[in-house]
Amino acid sequence: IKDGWFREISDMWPGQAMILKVNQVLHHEKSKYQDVLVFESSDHGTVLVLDNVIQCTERDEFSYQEMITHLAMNSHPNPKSVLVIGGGDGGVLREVVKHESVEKAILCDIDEAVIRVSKKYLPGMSIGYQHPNVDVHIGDGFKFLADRKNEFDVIITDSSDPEGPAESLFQKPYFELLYGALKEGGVITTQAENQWLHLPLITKLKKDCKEVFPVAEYAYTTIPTYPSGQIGFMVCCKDANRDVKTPLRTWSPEEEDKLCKYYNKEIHKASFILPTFARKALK
Ligand SMILES: NCCCCCc1nc2ccccc2[nH]1
Repeated sequence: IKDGWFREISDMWPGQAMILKVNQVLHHEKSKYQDVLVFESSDHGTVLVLDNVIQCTERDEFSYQEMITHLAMNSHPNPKSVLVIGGGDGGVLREVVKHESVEKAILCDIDEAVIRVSKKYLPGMSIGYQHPNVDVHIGDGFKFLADRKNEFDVIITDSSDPEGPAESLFQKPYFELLYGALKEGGVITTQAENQWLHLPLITKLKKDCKEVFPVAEYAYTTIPTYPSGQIGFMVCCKDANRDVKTPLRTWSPEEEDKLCKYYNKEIHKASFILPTFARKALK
């Protein structure tokens, strides 16, 4: 932070950087895995930064948390058992428990520091931890999945970027573990980066997913404080006949307006519509 501004400079998005005005640094530590920074911004609420990369801001986190969760949950007929890998801020859990069908939601994040600071500084997201059906496991998601077979209806991988602790969550072996941990008809979503910045990575990701899952599609959302203003998701299903691009279950318009600020049944479908340059690369 220099002259009161935070600059998100990274070799993952060369030559560009989001810059946010800092009112006050709330917390800064070196955890076992990464540099953890929390600051109060002038216009985006509280901001969580891991290894100098913005993970979430109070102003626009709902876009990412709602889409990565409901694209999966509403593509499953009756999700009862849900696993979240990463997502230490708790926002995805907050979204998962909006579905009454959920009997058990487990969160597995490698870094206890993220959970600790989210509980202290991000109450609007860490509220997800308060639900009685939620269990928290601190550890490597990769190892956690290795001995779980045929256990989950939905698995959401809310990871940070490929450079850092989440690197293994972008490789094919991880998708094979996800496949094995899912029950029949299970659905996954993963954080799958940005079509303007990471198209080669997404192309490889989709190719790997298609070798493991019969259905694998890329969708994206708009989110001002992620690099280039959007981020995508891989949405995969074990059931070859499932059309993940159309919600299987929908809330009524009134319920949708009450439950979500971004996700709705139209934007579920629209999020899979890609510009030509991306559609060609992801064919
Ligand atoms: N450069 C885009 C980063 C996307 C990060 C998504 C995300 N947000 C998170 C919050 C806490 C822990 C893991 C997280 N993963």
